[in-house]
Amino acid sequence: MSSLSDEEEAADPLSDNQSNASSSGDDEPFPPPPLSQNYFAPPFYGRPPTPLPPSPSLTSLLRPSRPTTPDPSDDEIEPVQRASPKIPTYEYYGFVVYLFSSLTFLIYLLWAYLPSPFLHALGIYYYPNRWWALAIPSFITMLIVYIYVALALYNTEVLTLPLTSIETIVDEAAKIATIDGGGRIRLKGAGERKQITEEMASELDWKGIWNKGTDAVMDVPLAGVCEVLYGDQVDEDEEQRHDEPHSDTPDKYYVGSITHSGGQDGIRRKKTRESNTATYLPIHITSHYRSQQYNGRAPHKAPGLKFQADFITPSHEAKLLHIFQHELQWPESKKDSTRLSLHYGHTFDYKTFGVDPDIPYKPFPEWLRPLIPAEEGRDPDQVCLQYYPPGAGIPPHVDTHSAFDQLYALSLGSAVVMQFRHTKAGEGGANGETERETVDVDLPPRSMMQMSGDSRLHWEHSIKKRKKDVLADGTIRMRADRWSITYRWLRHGGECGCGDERLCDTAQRRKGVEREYRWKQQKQENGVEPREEEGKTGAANQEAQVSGNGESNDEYKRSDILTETTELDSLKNGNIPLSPP
Ligand SMILES: O=C(O)CCC(=O)C(=O)O
Ligand SMILES: [Fe+2]
Repeated sequence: MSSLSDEEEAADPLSDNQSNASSSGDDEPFPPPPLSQNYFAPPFYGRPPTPLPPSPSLTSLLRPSRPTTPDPSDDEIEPVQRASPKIPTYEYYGFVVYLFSSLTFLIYLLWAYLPSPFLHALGIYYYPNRWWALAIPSFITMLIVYIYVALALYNTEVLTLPLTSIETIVDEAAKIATIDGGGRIRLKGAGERKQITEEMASELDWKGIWNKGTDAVMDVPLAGVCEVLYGDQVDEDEEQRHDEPHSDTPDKYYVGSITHSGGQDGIRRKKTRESNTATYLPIHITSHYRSQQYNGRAPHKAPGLKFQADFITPSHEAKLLHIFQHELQWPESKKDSTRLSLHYGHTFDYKTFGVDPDIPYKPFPEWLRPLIPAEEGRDPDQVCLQYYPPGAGIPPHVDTHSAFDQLYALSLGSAVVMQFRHTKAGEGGANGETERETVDVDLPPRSMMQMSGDSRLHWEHSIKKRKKDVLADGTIRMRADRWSITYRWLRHGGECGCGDERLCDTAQRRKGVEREYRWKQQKQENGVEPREEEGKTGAANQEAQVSGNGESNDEYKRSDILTETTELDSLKNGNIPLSPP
């Protein structure tokens, strides 16, 4: 039998060296093994084939020197050498370990569970105290638990860099996941990247984006990690986030990617003090916290803001809270976190920008009289009592310039941080951005605040819709129920001369920007059709509009309108008990 020629071999791709080798030599006494045996045989890569051992069978065990086949014709065939395949030594070891561990486990079970008479019957009198049979596994289990905890702590405390670490700062060369204008994660420099505006940022689902995961060679920015890990606060801020201003004060630095508006990924990062408060801060919020507390340095940056702590005593406050909680009839609220308000005195008509003649003057209740600030020398024209459950806020606004002159606010119940912001349109920023300055003012209970001068006319004030405040030292303070009493004095002549075209309704009217026109402008800017009732009622809504900041805050408008409308109705019906304390 000759070996396959080159052509035959080429024509028969399934043949291999094994078949060739086994069929080599013309004097081969027996035919080559059938092809089917070679089809799936492994190639030998040029090495001489080792004959495979025959399959063992019972009969072959009885005839140790014979091959395995029971066919008698096999007797003619030369006995095939019994193969002695090398069994790796570790298999022996494995088997020994298996036997040993099974035996140990069996001994353990006997030791742990077999009653001592049985052990004695077996002649075993000396064995370790069986207390150890439980103690040792318990120790091991707890050790494993402690190892897990220790690893987690090591991960957090040692391996995780503090946000203030220099190593968390990234530059343009960093491999950081960036996102485009549509919120898609992109490799830096890949394709057109549209800059993300603040408005767009407020629309994007940041948590979703950073949860998606990134390319293996890229990092999620540190601030993105914070978003995912500590993003709960964001949800509470969702409705308010686009109202948050930013500031470029040089005594602060950025955490996460260093970016400005339109930076690497177009998101302005929140700047924080050098403290771990940053951990709690969501990335897309564009302001920093700078709570001004009364034991702090400068009292207030907003000029004209005056403040008197402990305007009333705690026992007086307690009586007032009892009245607010049990005697006043508040409007129905749709959500648990809706601000509610009750008006006394004149009611302002936002259509005519004057006192609403349809709503009769509501005399001040007795409990209110001692709370009226004496500085103005006469009673306020309007007093507004407001209730803020935790999570409620008030959007950034200036109280209407033409209608009101002096403003005071008394805080009761929970402390809250009120934010004041000042916008210098078109002046600041390297790219001619609008520059904003913000000041957080902590309002403790029983304190009276007066907004006069610039803080009254040129600074907007707001309370963020959330359940906790971050203080200057990084403390997170939970909010509780808060009440405020706002006192307003009507402005003589109904004209304001401040000339602030951004915030002053008189200046805007003089410029020809009528209310209706501002609605249209807002619609164009936001793509939102103003609701029918928005033009009719809603104090805070109108205030927000008069502030003319062009930012839509539909969530606020809707709840404010509902609140105010209900409240006006209830006032008209005269169903508010005005009993003295
Ligand atoms: O709740 C406060 O302290 C202030 C409320 C306010 O700004 C307003 O009613 O215009
Ligand atoms: Fe206000």
